[in-house]
Amino acid sequence: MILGKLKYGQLFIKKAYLQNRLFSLKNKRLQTVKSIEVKTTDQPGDENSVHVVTQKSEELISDLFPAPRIVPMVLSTKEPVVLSFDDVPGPKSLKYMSTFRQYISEIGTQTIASILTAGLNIGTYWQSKKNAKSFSILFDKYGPVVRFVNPVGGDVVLINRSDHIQKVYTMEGEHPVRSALDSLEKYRTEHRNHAYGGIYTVYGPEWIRRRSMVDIPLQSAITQHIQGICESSNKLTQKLYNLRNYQDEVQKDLEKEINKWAFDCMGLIIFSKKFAMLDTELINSQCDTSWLYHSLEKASEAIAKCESGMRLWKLFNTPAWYSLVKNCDTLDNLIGKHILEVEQTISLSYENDTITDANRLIGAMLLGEDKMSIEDIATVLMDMLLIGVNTITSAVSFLLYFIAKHQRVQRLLYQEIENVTPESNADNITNLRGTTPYLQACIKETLRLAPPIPLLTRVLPKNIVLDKYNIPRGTLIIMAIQDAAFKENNYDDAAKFYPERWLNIDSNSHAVASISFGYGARKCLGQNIAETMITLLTIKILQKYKLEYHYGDIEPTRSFIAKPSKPLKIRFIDRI
Ligand code: HEM
Repeated sequence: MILGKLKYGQLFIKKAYLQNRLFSLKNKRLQTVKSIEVKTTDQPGDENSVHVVTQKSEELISDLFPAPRIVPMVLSTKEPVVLSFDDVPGPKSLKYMSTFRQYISEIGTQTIASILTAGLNIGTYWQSKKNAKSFSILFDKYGPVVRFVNPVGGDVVLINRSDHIQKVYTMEGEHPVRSALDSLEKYRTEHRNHAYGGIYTVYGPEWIRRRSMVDIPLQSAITQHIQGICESSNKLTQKLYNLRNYQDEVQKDLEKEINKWAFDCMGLIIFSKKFAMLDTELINSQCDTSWLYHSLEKASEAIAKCESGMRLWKLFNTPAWYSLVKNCDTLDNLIGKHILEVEQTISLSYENDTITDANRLIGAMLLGEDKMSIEDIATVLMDMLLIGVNTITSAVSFLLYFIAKHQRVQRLLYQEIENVTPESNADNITNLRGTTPYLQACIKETLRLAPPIPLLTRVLPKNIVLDKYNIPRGTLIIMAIQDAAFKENNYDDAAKFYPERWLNIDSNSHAVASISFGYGARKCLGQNIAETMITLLTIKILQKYKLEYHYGDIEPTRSFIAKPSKPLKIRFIDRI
């Protein structure tokens, strides 16, 4: 009878056990033993060795193994150990709270959801004013995979290792799902009665339809408007000259001026319109452009407030919620007005047989095979404005800060761009980026250390094993890319601003390491636009000024879109 496959070490124990048992039985019931053979065919290192015991007496065996028992399965060292989801470490207090799960429906799901989930789980660590480093406390305490128990819904798992992030992205499926901006979603579905959100928030086949409709026209819009972006960049460069104080610092509103420049450029790309918000005299005016700019600014602030800390707006109308509704309404209406104008221009040009490319992006959505309604187009464009203007402002702010702080980098960068004339590269913007590799590396390094969107998310479409823990499908994974940037496991000299790390490395490892625009099917649609705009502005500013920074370190805030934690008191010193 074959008892089982045993390893060499265990075989000795088994043999010894049998011999011992036989010896004691000799004294007791030896008369019943007719014979027993112990055959072994095993050799050290022979994994397939079989230990055979031949019995001549049924009676003896029943005494040797008095009660039926389960022989534990012996795992080969090659078989991976997978720990259960319950073993994933995380804040204990939240685990205890999950025992109240069963009572929650009776108390009021909304109340508990907001207070426990947002207030305690996320809010404690995710206050918008705190800087990004506060998040790393969790990883320092619990390791690279941290679980937040959500007493009323799906749990949230936080990760910060590059290989884990890559694993999540490679199994994201055909229709990846990210955690939407709840407040904007609520505004659209409940307040505006829209069936779908913009590209950032929509899911499933509708997401593919919208994304494929705008992808190509969006990429060509940047080439179409390169001269206009150069003009806006010149305008900002000149304006900095006038805004400086006696120390050559733009003390107060540098970030705001960058924001206006980003808004003007996005106006060109999205609406083919010269918004000219950088012209100071327009700031307090009542024109549509000014309204659009201010409602975008206020809507961004309101969304950031609603998305962080206690989500009380889910229970009642908070001031942040009122502000979100008011400003998004204005945005929606003004964007709708622009779309109507484009529609009229297009139909007029059809009538007169003078078809122009008045606005290729909006035109593609209005005239494409699968036409979109004006309301749907407005949501798509609103997402682009909200994400595009704010992320680019954040990226430029940190790039200027890092360049001002690292004079060695600035010297090398200046050598590279000193004689570059972006206008002459207007028709071939890829060429301009190709001839400025060090600048591109500086942009990547800035986005690594201060990613404008510091947390990427995916809802798992199937089970996954991370760090030996089994994470079930449906779990929301938060990929803390800002935190990942500071881990030595992910990058050498991780905390150092070192653009050289991006030079001469192969493009495959590049793609995953440089994750600030996301990865995979739902990767950022505006990467090309953002990198081109940032390239043009940086060339213009550095050709005119030497930058310096003489104050304390600036860190990114932890909000939906990161901002500098302090005013950007950068010195813009004339190059003579
Ligand atoms: C430095 C600037 C920017 C950064 C760092 C950035 C970053 C990102 C990130 C991280 C995502 C999510 C990717 C993911 O989940 O895997 C994203 C998505 C998106 N971004 Fe950007 N972005 C920037 C500029 C822009 C601009 C200028 C536009 C508009 C033209 C834009 C439009 C979008 C859209 C529409 C999505 C959603 C894509 C989808 O879900 O299919 N972004 N961006």
